[in-house]
Formats: sequence, structure tokens, C-alpha cells
Amino acid sequence: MTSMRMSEHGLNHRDVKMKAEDIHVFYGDNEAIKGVDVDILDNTVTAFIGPSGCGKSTFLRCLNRMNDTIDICRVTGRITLDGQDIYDRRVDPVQLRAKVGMVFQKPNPFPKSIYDNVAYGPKIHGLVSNKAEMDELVEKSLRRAALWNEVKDRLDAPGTGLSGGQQQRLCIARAVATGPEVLLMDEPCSALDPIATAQVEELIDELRESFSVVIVTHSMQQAARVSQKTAFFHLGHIVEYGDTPKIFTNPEDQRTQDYITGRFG
Ligand SMILES: Nc1ncnc2c1ncn2[C@@H]1O[C@H](COP(=O)(O)OP(=O)(O)OP(=O)(O)O)[C@@H](O)[C@H]1O
Repeated sequence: MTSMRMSEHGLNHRDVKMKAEDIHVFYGDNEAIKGVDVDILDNTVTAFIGPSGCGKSTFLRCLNRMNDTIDICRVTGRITLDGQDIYDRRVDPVQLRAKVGMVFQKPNPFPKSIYDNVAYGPKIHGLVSNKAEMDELVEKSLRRAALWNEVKDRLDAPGTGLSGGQQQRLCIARAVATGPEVLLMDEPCSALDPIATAQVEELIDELRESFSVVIVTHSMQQAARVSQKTAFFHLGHIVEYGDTPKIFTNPEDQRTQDYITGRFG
């Protein structure tokens, strides 16, 4: 199904994949997110930018309920994926995280072989029924993560033995293997050199054809290069959200302007 549709004005619109309404997040008494509303569009890269501590990672983690794993963290408001409330009691967070995958700042492959790193998710979610199907899925996922050619002759070698950039692409292959619909990336290039960063950025652009991608980044150049939509976070609020070129050339809010011109952050 295509995610493009025509509005009544004849303009192309992307479908809304995830919708967040009035999200507040508390760590104990500290309110880190103070009423955030945002739409995450299908087949679009959305960048979250903003100064340190403004809540980008906290909000990102709301989108696949990773905050559930933090005892003192409490989330209020409503987030839907294809119209379904992801905080509904009937939703299994483990199943949700297969649909809304995550790639972290520091590459974190399991202490297992390259093959098993990718095969683990499909195995626990029962996505394949035999070894031949698994081989196919592992290859497909490694190809999508642009890593296949570099590892195809050593699939039994430990994932932790790869370079940092390769490890991050392995983590992307792992996330992709469970057939996610949304991929969350929390500063995925911050531990990588410029060449590995360029490879991951190129990959993000390709992944957008299949998924929604949401990326937290401290690099405004990166946000401008990879994203179509940008949300600027400040002190627990989204101050401005819009088309990336507009945010970086002609923002509406003075605080966005000050941030992108390097006056704070
Ligand atoms: N696990 C946690 N326990 C308690 N407070 C937390 C936790 N994680 C984040 N916070 C607090 O929530 C606020 C927002 O932090 P968060 O990491 O989401 O911001 P950020 O914009 O992603 O920052 P950075 O760009 O530095 O990574 C901060 O005040 C932080 O101290």
C-alpha cells in the first residue's frame, strides 16, 4: 500500500504513521516532557534536534515504550501507531518493539555471531519456520543494512569483532530483521568516524523507502542532510516542527533561530 495520498487540494501528503498527543514524561518529580504533540509521517525521516537535556531521547523512547524499563519514569498522554494506542494494556511491549525498532548511540551487538545477532529477533518472534528461510532473512537484512558484502564470508565470527561502523550497521540489520514499520535512532552516528557516518546516513535515506525513521541528532548538518521533517525541542517542549529546509533557513521561532545559528546549545 502506498503511503502517498492526495488531499482535497490535490497535494501529495504522507500518511501519519504515529501520532503523539499531549505527552508528558516524569522522572520522579522532574517533568522532562511537558505536553508534546507531533505526527510521525510514513516513509519520512524526522529529525529531533535541540540542546542537551531538552528531552529528545526521553520522547524518542516513548515511541516504543522503552521508558517502561525505567522504574521512576511515568508517561501520560496518547501515542498511536496506525491509529492503535501503543500504551493500551493489551499491547505487548516486546511485540511493539519489533514493529518500532531502535538503534542506540553506541553500537551494542550481542556477544554472539554476526548471523545470530540478526537471527535472534526473528527467532524469538517466530517469524521463520526453517533454516533456509532464516538464512534468507539474515542475508536480506544484512543487505538492507549495506553490510552483506563485508561479512558474507564470516557470518560465524563474533559481531563484537567488527569495526564500530560495521557494528552499527549490524545493529541496523538486527532492527530491520523483525520487519519494523518505524525505526528509532538515538544519535546513531555519534560514535562513528566520517566514512562510517556517511554510510549510515546513506542507509537511512534508503530505509525511508520502507519505514518511518526518527533520528535524534546533535549534528544540524546531519539533520539537514538526512531528514525531511525536523522537530526542535527546547526545555521539554517542541517549539517548532516543519519541513527541514524551512526549519534550517527560515524558522518561525526565535529560539529555533538562535539554536541553528549556534547562539545556544
Ligand atoms: N533515566 C533517567 N532518570 C532520571 N532522569 C532522566 C533519565 N533520563 C533522562 N533524564 C532527565 O530528563 C531530562 C531530559 O533528558 P534527555 O536525555 O531526554 O535529553 P536529551 O535532549 O536527549 O539530551 P542529550 O542531547 O544530552 O542526550 C534531563 O533533565 C535528564 O536529566
